[in-house]
Amino acid sequence: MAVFIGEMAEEPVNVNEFQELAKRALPKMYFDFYNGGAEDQYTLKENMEAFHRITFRPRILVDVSRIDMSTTILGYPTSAPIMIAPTSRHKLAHPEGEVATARAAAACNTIMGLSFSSTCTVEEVASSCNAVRFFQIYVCKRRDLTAMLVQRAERNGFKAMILTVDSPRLGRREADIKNRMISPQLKNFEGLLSTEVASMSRGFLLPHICI
Ligand SMILES: Cc1cc2nc3c(=O)[nH]c(=O)nc-3n(C[C@H](O)[C@H](O)[C@H](O)COP(=O)(O)O)c2cc1C
Repeated sequence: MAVFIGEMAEEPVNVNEFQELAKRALPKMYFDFYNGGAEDQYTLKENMEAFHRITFRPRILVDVSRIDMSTTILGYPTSAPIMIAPTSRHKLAHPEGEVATARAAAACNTIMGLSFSSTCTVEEVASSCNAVRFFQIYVCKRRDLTAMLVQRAERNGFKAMILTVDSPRLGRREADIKNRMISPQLKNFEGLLSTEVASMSRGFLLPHICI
């Protein structure tokens, strides 16, 4: 995949390089939104360190001429035990948003997890690709809204729900707070959120109305 930054095309050779490329390509407030954790970010750092502590035990003297990492998740086939986690607001990074992500999932034969706070609707994502799709929800105070969303996802061919239980309140994300205070782009950012809330279709509920 070629990533174009201004005049320059670069081929990342390591997935971590996407972070640096994103930093150069995105407005600061959007990069901070994707990149930042809550408060002093101890949990974020600890999560990253926890991954660094995981190592693979190499198997030796085995036939590696044909490697097959395919498996199933909840009975649905995937080319590797890796799927797209639900993450919010992809349109901050690309005008096609989650539709483009879902197409990438289809191209890689993996499963697309669509966020409750998606910037594309379930219908847009469903009609744009044939990837197996799971939909992420919170349990809202208004149970009828949660039920409506589940039914809507089901109607659009989503095969499973990803229930997020660790966000009864939004974290205190200090970079976002600062960016809102100092950035002239703040208005657009807030505008995007309120559009989402108003449309009742593009990530229309925010976690603070959930339990
Ligand atoms: C920018 C960003 C947005 C996210 N948005 C959501 C979301 O809308 N819903 C959700 O359930 N999880 C969300 N997550 C959490 C991810 O789905 C995932 O659980 C988390 O990033 C841990 O996986 P990782 O270690 O691969 O990053 C988000 C994570 C990030 C970094």
